[in-house]
Amino acid sequence: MADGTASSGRTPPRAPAAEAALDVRGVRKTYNPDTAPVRALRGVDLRVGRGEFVALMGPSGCGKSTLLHVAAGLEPADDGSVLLAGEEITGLGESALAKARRRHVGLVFQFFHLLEGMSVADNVALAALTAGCGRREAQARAAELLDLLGLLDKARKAPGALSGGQRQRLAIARALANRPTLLLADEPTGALDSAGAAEILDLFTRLHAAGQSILLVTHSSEVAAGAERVVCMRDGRAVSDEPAAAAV
Ligand SMILES: Nc1ncnc2c1ncn2[C@@H]1O[C@H](COP(=O)(O)OP(=O)(O)OP(=O)(O)O)[C@@H](O)[C@H]1O
Repeated sequence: MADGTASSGRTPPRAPAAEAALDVRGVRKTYNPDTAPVRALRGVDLRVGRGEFVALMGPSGCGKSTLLHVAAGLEPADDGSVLLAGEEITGLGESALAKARRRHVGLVFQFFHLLEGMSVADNVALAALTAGCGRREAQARAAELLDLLGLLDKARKAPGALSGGQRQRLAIARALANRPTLLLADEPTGALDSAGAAEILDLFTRLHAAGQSILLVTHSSEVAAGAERVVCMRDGRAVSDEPAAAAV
């Protein structure tokens, strides 16, 4: 037989599994190593598969935000590796890192970091321009996202005219402007009342259902219950990784 593989009975090589959205391996991070060292991450492994929604929990100071910042390439790791969509970002120079961030990451924080002097639509369009869209494409992307997030009727308003939940939805629209592989959110409901928090949780659930990969830091078990997996950290280490139904 001409096909050596078939005749030898060997199984043909399998197509490689899709790269994880995020693969953190053995990451360590110490702040102020030479003066007053704080060992924020002491060897953390964390994987977020494509389309997965993972919540990161743990007591204050255990290293959740540091891990999120290292995953986003905002803070360098001292040791270990961070892969975004299979691309190693540890050791990249500032401009390559910024490019990788633009390609792969959307960031959402507790306090919304909106541009108050610009309209709601321009806040999103500017993020799309920064991500590399042309002017028209950026405006179209802004309209599409505001529609998806239920803010289209607020497009011409100033962010100051929005409720807390609406302001966070706008921040999420901005974070999605570059169609990120991974949405990273640090306490996105922390500054909201319970109605605003429910609104944002509902939005994350819908984004996840549409295939968005999400890693979200939260102190709220209600929010974490909306994720698929919950990873708990303690003293700079990931100490458990369970389905949300078992963890909260
Ligand atoms: N820029 C920094 N310089 C020095 N120490 C820092 C810095 N950022 C964080 N730390 C310290 O690193 C440790 C981990 O902080 P981190 O903010 O990652 O924890 P966290 O779990 O996100 O806490 P919280 O739930 O309160 O936000 C803490 O001891 C914190 O004080």
